[in-house]
Amino acid sequence: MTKLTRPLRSVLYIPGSKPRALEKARTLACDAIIFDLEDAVTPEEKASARDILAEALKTGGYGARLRIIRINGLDTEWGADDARAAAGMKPDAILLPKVGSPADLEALAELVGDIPLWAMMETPAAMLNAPAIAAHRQLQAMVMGTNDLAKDLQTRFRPDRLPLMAGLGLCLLAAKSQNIAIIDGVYNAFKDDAGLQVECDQGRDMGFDGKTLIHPAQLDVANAAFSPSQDEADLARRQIAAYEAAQAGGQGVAVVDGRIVENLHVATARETLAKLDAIASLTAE
Ligand SMILES: CC(C)(COP(=O)(O)OP(=O)(O)OC[C@H]1O[C@@H](n2cnc3c(N)ncnc32)[C@H](O)[C@@H]1OP(=O)(O)O)[C@@H](O)C(=O)NCCC(=O)NCCSC(=O)C[C@H](O)C(=O)O
Ligand SMILES: [Mg+2]
Repeated sequence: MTKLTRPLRSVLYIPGSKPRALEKARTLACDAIIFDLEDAVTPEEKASARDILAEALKTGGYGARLRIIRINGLDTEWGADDARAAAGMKPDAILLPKVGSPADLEALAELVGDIPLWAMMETPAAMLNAPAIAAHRQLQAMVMGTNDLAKDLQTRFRPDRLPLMAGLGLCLLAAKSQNIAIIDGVYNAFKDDAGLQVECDQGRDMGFDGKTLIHPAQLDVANAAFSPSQDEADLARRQIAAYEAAQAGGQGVAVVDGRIVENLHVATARETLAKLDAIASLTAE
C-alpha cells in the first residue's frame, strides 16, 4: 500500500451515535476523522449508530478530512454487519479494533473488498505480531490503542509512558519498515492542555505522524506539535542551500550551525518542506 502523503496530525474520534458531534466535525480543524462504532457507542445504540453515521456520510461536508470508520471486532455480534455497512458508506478507510494478526485483516478484507484498512494496535499479541500486521497488503495505517494496551499490560498511567514504550517502539519499527502511517494513542484528560502537549511532543519526537484525539479542544495542540515549526523550516532551507553550495564546490558535506549536513540530512529537510506544503494545501481547501 502506498504511503499516505496527506497530513495526519490530528485524527479525531467521533462517536457514530452523536449527531451533534457528527455535524460539528464538518467545521473542525482535524486532518482526519475516525467515526466510531466501537467503544464510544453503547451496545443499545450500535445498530442506530450505523444508520446515523450512514446518513451523515451521505450528506457529506467533511471536506478534505480523511474519513475512517472504526467498526466493532469481527468476533462481536456487530462486527460483520458493521463491516458490510461501512463498506457501503464508501469511507477512505475502515479501522479494525484489537487486531491480533494479519488473519484478522484478511477476514475483514474478505467482507469489504479492496478498501484501505487501518489497524488498532492495542493488545500484547498485536505488539508481538506488529511486523506481520504491518506487512498486510491492504494496511494503510496503524493506530495505537494505548487505553486497551495499558489495561492488558496492567500498567499505571505515567506522564513519560515508560510502561508502554516497548509496544510503541515495536509498532513504530513495524510501520516504518513498511512505509505506512502510524498514529499515536489518545490523551484521556481532555481538559489538560499541558499534559497533552507533553504527550504530543513525545509522540512527534518518536516519529508518529499524528495523534488520535477525543475532543475538539485537543486539536490546536496536536496540529501545532505535528507541524514543522518555523525554526525547523528555516533550518531545512539553510541545510538544502548549504549542501547545494557544497556540492557545487565539489564537496559532499556542508556545515550548518556547527553540524554536518550530508545527503541524508537533505532528504529529511526536503521532507520537512514537503510536509509544510501539504499542510498549506490542506488548509487552503
Ligand atoms: C469526552 C466527551 C464525552 C465529552 O463530551 P461533552 O461533555 O459533550 O463535551 P463538550 O460539552 O465539551 O463538547 C463541546 C462541543 O464539542 C462537541 N464535541 C465533543 N466531543 C466531540 C468529538 N469527539 N467530535 C466532535 N465534536 C465533539 C460537542 O458536541 C459540543 O458541541 P456544541 O454542542 O456545538 O457545543 C466527548 O468529547 C466524546 O464523546 N469524545 C469521544 C470519545 C470517544 O470517541 N471515545 C472512543 C475513542 S478513544 C479509544 O477508544 C482509544 C483506543 O481504542 C484505546 O484503547 O486507547
Ligand atoms: Mg481500544
